[in-house]
Amino acid sequence: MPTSASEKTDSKVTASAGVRASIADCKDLPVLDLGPYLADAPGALEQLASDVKFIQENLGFFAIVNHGIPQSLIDEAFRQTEKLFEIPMEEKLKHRVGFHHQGYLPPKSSILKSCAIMEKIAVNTKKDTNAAWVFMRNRNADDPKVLANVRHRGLNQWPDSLPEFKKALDAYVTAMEQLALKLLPIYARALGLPADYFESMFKTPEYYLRCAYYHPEEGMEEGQYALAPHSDGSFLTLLPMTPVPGLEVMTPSKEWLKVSYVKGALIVNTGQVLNRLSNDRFIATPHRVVNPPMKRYGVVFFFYPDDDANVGPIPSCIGPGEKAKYDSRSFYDFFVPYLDDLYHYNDPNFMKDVEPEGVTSKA
Ligand SMILES: O=C(O)CCC(=O)C(=O)O
Ligand SMILES: [Fe+2]
Repeated sequence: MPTSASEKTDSKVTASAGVRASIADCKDLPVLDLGPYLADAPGALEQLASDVKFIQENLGFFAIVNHGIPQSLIDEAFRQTEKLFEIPMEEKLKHRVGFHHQGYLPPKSSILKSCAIMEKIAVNTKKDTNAAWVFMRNRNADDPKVLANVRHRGLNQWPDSLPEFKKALDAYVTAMEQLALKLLPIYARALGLPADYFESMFKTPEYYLRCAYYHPEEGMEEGQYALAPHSDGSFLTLLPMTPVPGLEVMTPSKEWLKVSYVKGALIVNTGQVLNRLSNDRFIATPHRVVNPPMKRYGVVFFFYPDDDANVGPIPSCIGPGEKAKYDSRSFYDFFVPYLDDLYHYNDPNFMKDVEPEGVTSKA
């Protein structure tokens, strides 16, 4: 992997014609081939960096192929996720999220209601229909953050009756983390930084795995979604494609692009961490999941920096005459309020209204 800090930071390579055409059309996500880069081919890093820069400044979403994650690992993660939601509700509710956002989230038990991006998108007013089971980076019982009961840094809750689940998903997140680390030089170069710029921020990176189940809901109401419009909080998100439609991405002209399936591809998108670091140069694109025509599953990997990494704008990303649009703060101090802005299950008034439906629902 070429990560030399001495590499020139003022790349003259321009975005490829295919990427430009795809962004101009906005009918499908641009598809980037990672093969040459992962094989260390000369020039591959600079070309990808130019393509990613162009995409991130416009659409903020793309697909990657030849990414090196074995399809068997992805298939198994989907298979186990399907089984996860077949577990009886009684057992799932024993593992419900609470103080830590680590565990089961019943359907209609919350609503992704992001005040931060509300003005940019249609306001959602109804409870999201998806169910999810969420995991943070695995920690041991003697981890100082576990011992100190640091919020969202507790022990993951694993389904007791599905022992193969942990094994499969551990292998999956390990592979995803390795791939995400390999993508960092591309983002650094895309921002005109030395290729190794992000290394010091990702020594023990955090991640968040969201295993999701979107059931086809019969009584869908106006303003209701399987997953309401939101932008991710991540540095970047990796999402294996599923043939079942539902994901829609907001285009620069504020239309919803329906993502079509590319076999074996992973979707990559920017979240708010990279949006902050780049002082808004790289957009954290709103997206949503609409009611699917059949059962739909997601195994979503959100990649974050170290808890203590500064997620304020990088000085060289603040253009001449511009101001920093975000404050300097640690990733952790960004993350906790980000989740509280999105999830409202700790709000007793909100839960009073949704509890009966959430508990009796079929998911
Ligand atoms: O399931 C999907 O296709 C998208 C999921 C998503 O946007 C998320 O989990 O943040
Ligand atoms: Fe998302």
